[in-house]
Amino acid sequence: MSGDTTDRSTDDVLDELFAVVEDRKTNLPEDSYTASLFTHEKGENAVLEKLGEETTELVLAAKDDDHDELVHESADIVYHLLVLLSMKDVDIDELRAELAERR
Ligand SMILES: N=c1c2ncn([C@@H]3O[C@H](COP(=O)(O)OP(=O)(O)OP(=O)(O)O)[C@@H](O)[C@H]3O)c2ncn1[C@@H]1O[C@H](COP(=O)(O)O)[C@@H](O)[C@H]1O
Repeated sequence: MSGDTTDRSTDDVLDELFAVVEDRKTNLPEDSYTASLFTHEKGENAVLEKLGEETTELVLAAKDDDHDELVHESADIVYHLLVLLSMKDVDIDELRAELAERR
């Protein structure tokens, strides 16, 4: 890890990102890519297509054993997944609870 992420847990980062996504959904700033996904003419298909593309890129990165690309594509997927969850009114705590139940 590097930079200012060293003193923040992964959980904090995800919570903060989800809070930003929820804020963009409510306030829809014009210059925000996240907001543009909520208002896209394709509706939820815009984020679903993005998740499909990113997943293909993730698979290719894994097949190529490209460590850095794998991390990059994973982050893209997590971000777009959080947008999808917000779009469908699923709270990140529901995801957390689902994962915790599997332990
Ligand atoms: N985590 C992200 C994030 N990940 C990806 N993206 C955007 O998603 C878009 C598509 O991503 P891609 O990786 O597919 O980019 P691409 O240009 O198609 O290129 P490829 O890598 O696919 O070849 C790009 O415009 C990225 O900037 C993101 N946009 C925003 N965030 C977070 O959302 C917050 C709010 O940002 P705004 O959307 O600007 O309000 C930011 O502070 C970030 O924390």
